[in-house]
Amino acid sequence: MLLMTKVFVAVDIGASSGRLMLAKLENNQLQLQEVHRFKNGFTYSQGHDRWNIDNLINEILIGLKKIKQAGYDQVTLGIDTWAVDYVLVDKKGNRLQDPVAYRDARTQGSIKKLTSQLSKEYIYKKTGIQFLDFNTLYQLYVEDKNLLARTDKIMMIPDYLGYILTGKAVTEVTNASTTQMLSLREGLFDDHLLEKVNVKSSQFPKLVEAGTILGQIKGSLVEQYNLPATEVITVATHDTASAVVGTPGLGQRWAYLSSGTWSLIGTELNVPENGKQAFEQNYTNEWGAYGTYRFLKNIMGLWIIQNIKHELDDRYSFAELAELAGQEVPFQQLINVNDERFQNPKNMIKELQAYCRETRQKVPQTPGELAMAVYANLALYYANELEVLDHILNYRIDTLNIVGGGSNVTLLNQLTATLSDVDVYAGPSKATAIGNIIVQMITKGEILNVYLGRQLIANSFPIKKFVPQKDQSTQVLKHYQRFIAEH
Ligand SMILES: Nc1ncnc2c1ncn2[C@@H]1O[C@H](COP(=O)(O)OP(=O)(O)OP(=O)(O)O)[C@@H](O)[C@H]1O
Ligand SMILES: C[C@H](O)[C@H](O)[C@@H](O)C(=O)CO
Ligand SMILES: [Mg+2]
Repeated sequence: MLLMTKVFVAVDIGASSGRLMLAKLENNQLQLQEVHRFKNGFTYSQGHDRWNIDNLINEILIGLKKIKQAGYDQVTLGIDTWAVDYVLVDKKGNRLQDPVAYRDARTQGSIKKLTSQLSKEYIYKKTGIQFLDFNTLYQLYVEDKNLLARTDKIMMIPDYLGYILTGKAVTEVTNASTTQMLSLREGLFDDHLLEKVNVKSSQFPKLVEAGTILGQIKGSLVEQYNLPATEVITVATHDTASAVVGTPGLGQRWAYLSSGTWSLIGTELNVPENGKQAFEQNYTNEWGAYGTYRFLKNIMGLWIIQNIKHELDDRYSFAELAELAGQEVPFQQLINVNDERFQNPKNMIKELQAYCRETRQKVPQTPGELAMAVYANLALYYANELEVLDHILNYRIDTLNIVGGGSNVTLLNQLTATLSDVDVYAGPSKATAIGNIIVQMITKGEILNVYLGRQLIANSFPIKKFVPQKDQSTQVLKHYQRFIAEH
């Protein structure tokens, strides 16, 4: 009897785009195929920036239908998305509103308000999670109280999508940790924090680890949309958690940089690091798959490039912008790319130019100058954070694995290697989807563990190495560190 090759489907939805990837294990290599891709983004409606969750559900169904049409009758599937955002569901299982996007202005100033009642030190000791004003904790703090009163369940975005497909509701821990309400010690939502935001722990579906089998897609959906028989597995549903699983982990003391809309730079720990230095540097201990912790820092990332591209009426592809940047001289201006003013400005190009004027620096004008300004300062920020990481962990990181769409930017990879003085391994760009697949394969017994999964990744996908170039950039880094300390 012909052994059926198991087919795995990753639904990976980031802030800027989503995709359904189909994977098979053949000749000890992971074969990956992008079956369906779609744009994602938020729009302003009913007083807030919101995600179009019905559109995401529809795109998933379209992608699954394509898989069935390609002849696959039986698959497993995992869903990962961005963090912190949630859907409010009433007792009948109906959505109370389209989810508010984390970049919405509603949480501005919320950290200050909430931490006047509960100290930052208390919250960080409890949760080990970075202070970002859009964390779920602050979103619930400012949430419509009438809506919360009608809420039976609060579901994180990927859990909600799994619920729509299967009718089963869970709260997967890697994403639950980004709420800044999960207690490191108890491994449960902290009642003291929930009380501050008028929420009860019973309003969250049960907590489950990555790799839990959720259930079959509802027969009614399979029939109505002509879908393959699909078993849904709750993977590491925070996309960054999946990206970390999908990182090849090359190098002795390696760190990762998940480079997409956000740049998430950090390392994988087996115990959380929520001490004084980590608190002062606002590092986070997001939960990872299989009992690990993602000790990392959020950096504004390629969100800035995405906005520049859009504001240039999408006349240039990302690759063309990177090429134009490569024709410019780096470090013409120093920019603290993590400045909150770049989180959701009305016009990113104008915001960048205003910043350079205010700091009396050369103002980037052309697409190449703008892109180089962003890439060069992202690389400087990464290099600075690697030094911070060395200091907190008290050991020297020797290798950086850059994954995600940003790993396609050769200029950025090379600048990062040189400024950080570490070897950079770039790729795979689809690490998030790959990590999603790896957890499914472990759950289904196709591979034993993440360590072997990472070996499979290293053997299956092109990974480029960048070594530090000896030049004068180390002085630039020192100058940059002084600059961002003052700005
Ligand atoms: N060929 C390329 N050349 C230059 N930049 C690229 C290229 N491909 C992707 N990128 C960069 O990668 C970014 C998208 O990365 P990625 O696909 O990992 O993000 P995403 O999954 O869509 O969103 P999120 O980061 O929220 O998960 C783009 O914004 C772009 O800046
Ligand atoms: C808001 C989160 O920090 C953000 O989603 C980031 O963690 C992420 O998931 C990037 O894709
Ligand atoms: Mg992504």
